[in-house]
Amino acid sequence: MKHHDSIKQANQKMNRAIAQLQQWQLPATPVNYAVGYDYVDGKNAPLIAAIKRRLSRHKRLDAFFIEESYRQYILGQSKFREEIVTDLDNIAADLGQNCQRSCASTSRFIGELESGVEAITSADQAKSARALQQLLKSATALKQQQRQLLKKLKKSQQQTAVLLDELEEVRQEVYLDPLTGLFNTKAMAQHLELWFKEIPDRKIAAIAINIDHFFQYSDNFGPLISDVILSKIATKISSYVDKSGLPVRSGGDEFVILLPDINSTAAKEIAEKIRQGIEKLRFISSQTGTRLPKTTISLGISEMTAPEPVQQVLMRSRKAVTRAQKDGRNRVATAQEN
Ligand SMILES: Nc1nc2c(ncn2[C@@H]2O[C@H](COP(=O)(O)OP(=O)(O)OP(=O)(O)O)[C@@H](O)[C@H]2O)c(=O)[nH]1
Repeated sequence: MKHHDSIKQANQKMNRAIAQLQQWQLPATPVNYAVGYDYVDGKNAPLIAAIKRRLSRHKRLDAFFIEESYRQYILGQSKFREEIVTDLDNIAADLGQNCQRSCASTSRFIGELESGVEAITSADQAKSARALQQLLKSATALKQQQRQLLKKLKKSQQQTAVLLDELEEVRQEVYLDPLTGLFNTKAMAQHLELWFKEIPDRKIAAIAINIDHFFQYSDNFGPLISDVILSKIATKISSYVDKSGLPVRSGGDEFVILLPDINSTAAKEIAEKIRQGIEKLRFISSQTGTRLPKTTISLGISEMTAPEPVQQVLMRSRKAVTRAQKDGRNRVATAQEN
């Protein structure tokens, strides 16, 4: 969001943004500060609504939420993405123009050929020589035009290859969680829509996962170590998902695995394997060489039989996880049927 404040106004907002961050118990990192500033500025309505929604649920504004909000509500459409689209537009326009030119010269040549044949076959030798000369000239011009088109095509091919690489970067920026490399909820929504479009009456199992007492890591070992642990747990979780499934980071210390065409009994078995795998993980601090506390996770199984909004899926999944937590954590629970 662009700001057009005087220095005095900007200073006042800066102080309010810092006070706001303190109230939210967040350090004044550049990303946190940008979100805090936009919040106190009061003009970024979607960002303010998202923050209020979270606070009304008595949830802490954690690193994951702030980063997601920053990307979604402040960065928005990145300039990079706009540039790629403009570049693609230019390539397409350029190719279009060249094709049009080439078509025009081909039809001109065909016209000349038709009228030329008559002149060439006439008894008048001078007339047929002139016609031949003219045809030769046109053929040379056409050849040149085609050569130019080929050159342009080659250049466009190279430019398209570069753009495809850049598009891949944008795809990662849009659909992957930067810390863990897992998919984000945007990708989750996209996959659910696609899967149900492919086979409308299929079943999709969801395994929701929450790290038990993760705040202990963030509070005791700081953001660097806890980020490493979070991303190692994410990698371990995704190692249990084959190509047909989708591992998603759906919140700070929260993940969802979507498994198409898997029933809840099979999903429960997979969840149990993940639980055991995480329980076996051991973390040692590379700074001090000390062993960090054991990590466990609580898991909840639910099932989808029709397309539904991601937030609804997440809410049901979280309820199943809450059951596992209430039953003592480090276990798998199944969502209750309504
Ligand atoms: N390092 C790091 N910590 C994060 C990130 N996102 C969220 N957290 C932390 O994860 C913790 C989640 O806390 P809670 O939601 O209370 O969950 P919990 O501590 O696992 O407690 P239970 O879910 O009840 O077991 C908070 O301390 C957050 O600061 C992140 O991206 N990096």
